[in-house]
Amino acid sequence: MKIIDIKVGRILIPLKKPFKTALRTVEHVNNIIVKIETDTGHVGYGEAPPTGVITGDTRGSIAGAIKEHIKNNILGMDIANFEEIMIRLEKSLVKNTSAKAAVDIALYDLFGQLYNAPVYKLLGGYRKEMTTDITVSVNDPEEMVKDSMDAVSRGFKTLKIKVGKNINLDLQRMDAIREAVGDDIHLRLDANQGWSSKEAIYAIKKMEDKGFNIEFVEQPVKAEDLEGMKAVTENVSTLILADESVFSPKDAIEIIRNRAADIINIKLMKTGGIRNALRICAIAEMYGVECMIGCMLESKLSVTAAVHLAAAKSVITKVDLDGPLLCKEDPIEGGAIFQDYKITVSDDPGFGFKNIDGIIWDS
Ligand SMILES: C[C@H](N)C(=O)N[C@@H](CCC(=O)O)C(=O)O
Ligand SMILES: [Mg+2]
Repeated sequence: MKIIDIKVGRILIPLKKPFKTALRTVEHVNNIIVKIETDTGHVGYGEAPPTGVITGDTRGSIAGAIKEHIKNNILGMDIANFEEIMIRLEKSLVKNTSAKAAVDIALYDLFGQLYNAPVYKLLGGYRKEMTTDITVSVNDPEEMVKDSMDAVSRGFKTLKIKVGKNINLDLQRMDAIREAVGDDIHLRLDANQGWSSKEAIYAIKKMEDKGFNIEFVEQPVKAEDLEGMKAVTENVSTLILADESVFSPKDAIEIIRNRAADIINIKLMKTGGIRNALRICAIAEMYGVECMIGCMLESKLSVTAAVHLAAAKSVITKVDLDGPLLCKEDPIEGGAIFQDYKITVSDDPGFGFKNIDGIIWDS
C-alpha cells in the first residue's frame, strides 16, 4: 500500500451556537482536511483546525506545512513501513502540530486498513464506549444556566463550564449553574488561561467553601506559567488539569515531575497526532497520573481518531470530545458513533470513514 498522492481541502460546518472561551469566539468549524491516496485504492483521511490562539496554527500554515514540507517526504512510502513514515513526518518541520496531526491521523487510518483492523484494537483495544461531557460557553450567567439545563435535559451528566473572563462574574456564573443543575451533575471548569494564580486560588477556594464539588479546573493560568499553576495545584484540594501547558511528551514530563498539575489533557492537535499522544499516555502511566482526551473545534473526522485513542488506553479516564456535538451538521459518513453523551467506536478497518461531503479541494 504505497502513498501516491496527498490532497489538501477545506470543510466548513456551522456551529449550533457561537463557541466562546476566555480566548476566542468561533461560529464555524472551518478546518483543513487531508486525504492520502494509495496505489491499492485505499484512502486515509485527517483533519486539522486552525486554533491560532492555542497552537499558533492557521489554515494557511497547516496547508503550507503539508504541501510544502510534509508531502514530498512521505510520497512513495509503503504504509507497511509505518515507523519510517512517522519519523519522516516528525522530521519534516518543527512545531506545526495541527498539520502533523492531520497527516498522522490519515496515516493511522491507512495503517488500520492495511491490517484490516480498527485502529483502537491495534493500539490496545481497552473499551468500545465512552461518555463525553459537553461544553457550556462563557456568556452571562442566565444564558449559561439555560445552556446547562438544555444539556442536562438531553441526558448529559457532566458539563464543562467555560470561565476565565472575570473572576467575580465567574463566581456568579458558578453559583447560578450549580444551583440550577443540582448536586448530581458533574461540573468541570475550563478557564483557558484567563486567571492569575492568585485569582485561581481565591476562586477555587470560594467554590470549595460553598461545597460546589468541582471535578477539576482546567488550565487556570497562562500556558507558560508553570510556577503559577503549581501554586494553584498546591493550594487547593480541587484537581487541576493542564491543557495549553502540555503539547509534547517533554511538556508532560515537566508538568508531572514538578507536580504543577494533577491531570493532563491530551489533544491530538497539540501532540501532532496519535504517535506522540501514545508517548504521553506511557509517561502518565509510569507516574500514575490520569489523562483526559480533549479536542479543539473539530468535526467527527479528527475527533474519531481521538475516540480510538481513548478506546485503546486505560490511562485516559476523562473524555471531552464534544466537537461533533457542537456542529449543526455531520458531513462525515462512518467513523465513531455519537449519540449525545455516548460515543461508540465502530469495528470497521482504520477509522471507518466512508464518505465526506462538502470538501473543497485545493488545486
Ligand atoms: C471543544 C472542547 N470541549 C474544548 O473546550 N476545547 C478547547 C478549546 C478549543 C478551541 O478553542 O478550539 C479547550 O480549551 O479545552
Ligand atoms: Mg481546555
